[in-house]
Amino acid sequence: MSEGTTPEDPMTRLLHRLVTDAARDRPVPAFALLHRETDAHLDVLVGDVVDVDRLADIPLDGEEVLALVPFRQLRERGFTARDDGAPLRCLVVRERERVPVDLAVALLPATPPAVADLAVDVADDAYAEVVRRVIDDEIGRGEGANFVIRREFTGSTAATPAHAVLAWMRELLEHEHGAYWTFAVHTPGLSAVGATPERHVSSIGGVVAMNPISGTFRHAAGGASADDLVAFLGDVKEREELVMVVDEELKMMSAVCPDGGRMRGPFLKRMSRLTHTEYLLEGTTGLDPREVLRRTMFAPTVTGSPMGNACTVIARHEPTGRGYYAGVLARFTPAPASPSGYDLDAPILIRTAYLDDAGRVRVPVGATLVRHSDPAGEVAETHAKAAGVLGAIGAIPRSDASGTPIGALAAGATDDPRATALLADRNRTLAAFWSTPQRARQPREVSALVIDAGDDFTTMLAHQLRHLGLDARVVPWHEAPVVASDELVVFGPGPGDPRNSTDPRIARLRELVAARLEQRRPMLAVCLSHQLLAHLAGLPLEPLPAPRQGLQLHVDVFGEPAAVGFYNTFTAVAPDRSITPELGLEVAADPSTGAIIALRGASVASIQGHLESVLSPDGLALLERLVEGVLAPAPLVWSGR
Ligand SMILES: C=C(O[C@@H]1C=C(C(=O)O)C=C[C@H]1O)C(=O)O
Ligand SMILES: NC(=O)CC[C@H](N)C(=O)O
Repeated sequence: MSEGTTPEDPMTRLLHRLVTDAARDRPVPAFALLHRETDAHLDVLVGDVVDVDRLADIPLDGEEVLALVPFRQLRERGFTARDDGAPLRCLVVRERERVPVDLAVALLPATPPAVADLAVDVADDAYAEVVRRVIDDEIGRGEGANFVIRREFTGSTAATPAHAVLAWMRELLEHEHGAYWTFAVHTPGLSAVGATPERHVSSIGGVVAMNPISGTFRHAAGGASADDLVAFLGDVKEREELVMVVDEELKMMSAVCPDGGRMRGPFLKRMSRLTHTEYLLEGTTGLDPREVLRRTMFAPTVTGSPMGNACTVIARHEPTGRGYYAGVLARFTPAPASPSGYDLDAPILIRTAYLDDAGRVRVPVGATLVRHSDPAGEVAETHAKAAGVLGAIGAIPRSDASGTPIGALAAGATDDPRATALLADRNRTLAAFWSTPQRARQPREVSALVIDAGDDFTTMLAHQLRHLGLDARVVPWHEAPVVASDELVVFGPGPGDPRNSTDPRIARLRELVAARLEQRRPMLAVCLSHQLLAHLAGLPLEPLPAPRQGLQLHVDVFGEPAAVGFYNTFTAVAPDRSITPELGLEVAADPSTGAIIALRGASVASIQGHLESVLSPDGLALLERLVEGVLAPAPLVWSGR
């Protein structure tokens, strides 16, 4: 125990009591210790535990609340998750204390209980096999662009949970860097300690922020140099991975912020054994913070994209429920000026060890799998990500025989001019729309119905349509009317094989597209819907030689060159055609492969790429052109040329 404090010290009374009671095996109340990046203090919270069913039930009655939100909670959004029974647990705070970090470190138990019997549920070679399967059977079949599959390190300890998490918290405070939150939580039967790099979402005074982090640079055991960092920053896979999760989180921002989201970055997030790349997204909302959380469950960086289908893919490839992994810790603090009188700060539950009353320890971890993932590389990445917390709980060594910390990044590497130039260069090819304020233009009294086919890119499309002055709303495919009165119907993208008409979603979407064509009223079809339109127009559909999931291409759209983001595995093809066999639509195709980029006719347009994506710098202008084309009273674009 520290020399500088006494039990009577008013500044540390609460923490002192927790530490002493835990050490003497006396009953310890439910508590949380939270340290936020850049804060010189740490918060000690003690309170009552209440388990609730739904996010909306989190009791915001004037007290501060810290909620542990399990992964299965995303069933509230209608998505798939194994029901492992992990409760949505709230700590309603009754007592609190702010302790300077150095004082807290001095007070916390100095000898961490070691974890024994380190094992892993999915062995390295089995995980490598999962990586291959996800690339072939999921990305290769159009199920999505990226997926995070978890494995779990396990171990055991003889220490009581309260004492263990206090001691491990000290280790993390002393030895892990760059964490967004370092925390310990202790409740009956469920304790956790971790150092998570990533904010899922915060809503402070109505300003919503998300922090997509993806791209992982593993520092070599003997240390990493600036050259190594530069090589990592030049890696295409790592770069694409980050952009994909930015797209997915912009979908969420567009769903909760009427002004969309603006991105800042990219930045580097340097931790003890690895460095990540990240962006920050910001927008404003009037929503209750519980609703902000509900609409953003959960980050694509720990699930995949499109997010809803990623949850189905996770359930297919993970043997057990996720517990709290990829869920969040959600801290609701009273704030009279904020929506519903509360602010929210919610870091993602990763890089965390869970401990139960039987002394079982679990450290779940995952990696983002994309089309050119290397199985061995992803296995190594899971080890590197788990290493920070495994080192803190004494399950693996933190330093080598000479006492040198394992895997340190050379001082100054992150300021290397080559590294900063590579980072700055990344935005050059991205859409400026998403990094500037997105004020709406003059309203035009044109209503647009956007049909969601299982990919929330529709929220970004709707946001861009509103920006263009249209009155846009999004409905899910199963609620969309066959005859819509709206001036414009936009059929959205979605996962799956467009040829699979036994899938009720795909069959229904095809029906809706056909019905709108029949009415000869303005429509725009995007990606999956574009493929269905192309098929109705008599063109064959086939898998691309290699999936183009999360890729920018320079294409020619009816004579205008454009850089556009693509997220497709399949394509319609039109060898040597300029007009479709049915419907007589004009074709824009890749001249070398015949892969269709876009189609248009009177009141109809479609596009294989995602104009709304951050990967589409020319997206908004092209969207405007296509929309003007289909809304034009006389066939402006297609006059039988
Ligand atoms: C999935 C995890 O981490 C996430 C995945 C990352 C990646 O794949 O590069 C980086 C940071 C986190 O968003 C984990 O730690 O378990
Ligand atoms: N984003 C999409 O709509 C993708 C369409 C289809 N699932 C494909 O992979 O080709």
